[in-house]
Amino acid sequence: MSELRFDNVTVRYGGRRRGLTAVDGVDLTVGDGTIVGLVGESGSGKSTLARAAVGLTPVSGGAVLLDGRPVRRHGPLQMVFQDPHSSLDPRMTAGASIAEALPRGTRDRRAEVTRLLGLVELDAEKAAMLPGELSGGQRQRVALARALAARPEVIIADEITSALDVSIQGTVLNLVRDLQRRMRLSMLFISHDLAVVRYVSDFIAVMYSGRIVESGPADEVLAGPQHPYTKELLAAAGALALSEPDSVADTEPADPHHPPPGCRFHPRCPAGPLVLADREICRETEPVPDGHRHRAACHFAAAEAELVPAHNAHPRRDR
Ligand SMILES: Nc1ncnc2c1ncn2[C@@H]1O[C@H](COP(=O)(O)OP(=O)(O)OP(=O)(O)O)[C@@H](O)[C@H]1O
Repeated sequence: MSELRFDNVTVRYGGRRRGLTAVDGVDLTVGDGTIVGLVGESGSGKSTLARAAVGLTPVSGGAVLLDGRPVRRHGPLQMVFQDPHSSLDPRMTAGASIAEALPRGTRDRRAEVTRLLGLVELDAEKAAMLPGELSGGQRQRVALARALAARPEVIIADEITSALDVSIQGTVLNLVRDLQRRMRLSMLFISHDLAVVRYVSDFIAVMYSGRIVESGPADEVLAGPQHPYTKELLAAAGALALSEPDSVADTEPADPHHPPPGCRFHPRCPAGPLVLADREICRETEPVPDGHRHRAACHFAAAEAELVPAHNAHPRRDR
């Protein structure tokens, strides 16, 4: 079973002077036939990390490794995007798009396309249709089938339900979960919405301002978030509602050109200016992730964990 590993990955855009660091020293492992959910608000660096994994964006530091080796463009690692237009040619039928991604030497390509359509719960007739003739949910299913055609072991799914109606999101998420289990895929599942991430993930990583600020087994992160940013995301996510983007609080995300000193989250930390007066360390020293399986980059992670309001401790949905 393949394993995708981000090893201290840094991605910078632009020159040294004017540039910004979109991803800053990220360590993350996706493997073991599990779903790792990566959550964080817009601009936190999630897409940059995904694009770096498949070689669409060069890494400036560290490495992305698939089974210990640099990632090749095609084959065992596949990516599905928010906008199926990025993966589907509008002039190609669904069937042709899927067939194009089949490994060379595949026999009976037509039957294989039908099988793949079946896997994503679309009937064989859809093969003859153009992306524009399909609904958003159907297009995203075709994009998934196309990714599966290459027989991947790891899939990166970047905001694949974000453009869909809330009513459709659930069915696509169920499909993702189902496919991942049946095919023993490992998946990096990216969304700005913790309600969506929580629905499918075995493991959750929370990204803020280019860094993973909290990570751990989904149950543990959801029931006992240790980073105040994770708590904000949880509060915004609501119960099981698959919500529209809820921007977190009303404060601005960290300016990626000038991240604040110390903890990048400190200007927004709900511990607030009063408490922060005693928390000089937050303004001066960047916290490093602490913990074994469940870790958080907060100087007060242990104290924060005690402050979990009871209503945040949702059990996950049974699978
Ligand atoms: N090609 C680029 N050139 C310069 N800056 C970029 C580029 N792509 C992204 N950025 C910047 O890098 C930071 C991280 O962006 P990224 O798209 O990775 O975040 P994200 O969490 O995926 O957000 P979104 O969901 O909005 O895409 C942002 O500040 C963004 O403006």
